[in-house]
Amino acid sequence: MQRAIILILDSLGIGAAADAPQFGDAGSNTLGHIAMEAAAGRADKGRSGPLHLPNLSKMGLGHACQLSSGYFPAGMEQAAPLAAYGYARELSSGKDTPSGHWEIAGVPVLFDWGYFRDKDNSFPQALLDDIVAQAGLPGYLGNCHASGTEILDRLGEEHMRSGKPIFYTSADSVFQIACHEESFGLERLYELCRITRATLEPYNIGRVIARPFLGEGRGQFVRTGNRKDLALPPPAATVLQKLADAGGQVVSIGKIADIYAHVGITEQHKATGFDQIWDATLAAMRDTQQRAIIMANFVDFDSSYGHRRDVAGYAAALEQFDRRLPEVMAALQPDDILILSADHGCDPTWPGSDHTREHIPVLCYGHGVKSGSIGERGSFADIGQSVAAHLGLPAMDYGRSFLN
Ligand SMILES: O=P(O)(O)O[C@H]1O[C@H](CO)[C@@H](O)[C@H]1O
Ligand SMILES: [Mn+2]
Ligand SMILES: [Mn+2]
Repeated sequence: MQRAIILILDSLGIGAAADAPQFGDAGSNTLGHIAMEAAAGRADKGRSGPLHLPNLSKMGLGHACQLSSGYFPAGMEQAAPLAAYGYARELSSGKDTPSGHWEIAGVPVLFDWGYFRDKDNSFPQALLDDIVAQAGLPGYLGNCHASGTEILDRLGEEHMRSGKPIFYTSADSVFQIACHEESFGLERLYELCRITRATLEPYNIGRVIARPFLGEGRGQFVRTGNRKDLALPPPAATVLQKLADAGGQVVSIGKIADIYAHVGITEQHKATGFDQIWDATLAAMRDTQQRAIIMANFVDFDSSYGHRRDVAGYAAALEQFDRRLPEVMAALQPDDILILSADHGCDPTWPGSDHTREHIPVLCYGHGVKSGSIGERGSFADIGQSVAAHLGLPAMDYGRSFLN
């Protein structure tokens, strides 16, 4: 009974990709720069000192970063890796979450997404008018590029007074809508997102994201765990879909189901925050006793720390992740493989608040997996191809397996 357990550390890039200059990201390195800041004593809030990741180090994370960027992350342990380790380049045109995840599952995004590139007045007037009319809104706020937390401080109170939703976007192919869960209503926000998703049909936008929040006023607003991503479906069958079609089990933990537009998912476990995601992953490993993919996304690395440019927060979150990793390793059965990876970078030392175009780590551990370097992988799809091979599925169209 083969199983693949895939843990995505959302945004943990390990060095700028060759095409990073086209994205304004030459020199970015999410892990490398966090380690550098920590080793220099500049990430001491809520934690202190060099980045302490003994378990991820044993998986080869530091070595993978060195292969990718040419330098070993400062201050990290130099343990001999027990896993197969390397890094992968992205074929997909974008540095966004769905592109990264779909490519990991064997389906790179080779077309260009639509983007709202203007920093202000970002959305076309006809589109805005259409959404306002269909949803019966008193208007809208925002209509710009923004960091999702800063815009709440700027417009949250006006939103509560006026009942106008906050529309914003980023360098990603997204239309994001922030509304207060109580004054506007959560279900009303979801309905507005469904209307927006349908209205965006001609624009080829990857995701509409509901960004509900709570709080009384400026400085007190907090986003809740009720975020919902309405993604387009992947353009071809992913390895998840292939396994589901073959009668296997595909278990989504956290955001995974939304990212794949619920296509190829046979079971979904909602989980918010690191501990819930770990608990749900371990429960799924206990309960799933057939050919399966169990896939979890640890979104907080990205949404709570990467986009917020919070180096110490990101470092603390990595250390927290590292502390629970042995639980999953201990729960592995002889035919299981464990894959640790990421979907893009989000270097918290980088200007702005967007993702960074980086290589991702590819770490694969299991009783039957040979440890050592698997070098540079030409596509994130090497993960999907390897998972297909491990599960005895027909070969995917993209990617080269790193399992022999
Ligand atoms: O700043 P927040 O709202 O976290 O938004 C970020 O999250 C979105 C989805 O990953 C990105 O497009 C970026 O805008
Ligand atoms: Mn992501
Ligand atoms: Mn993000």
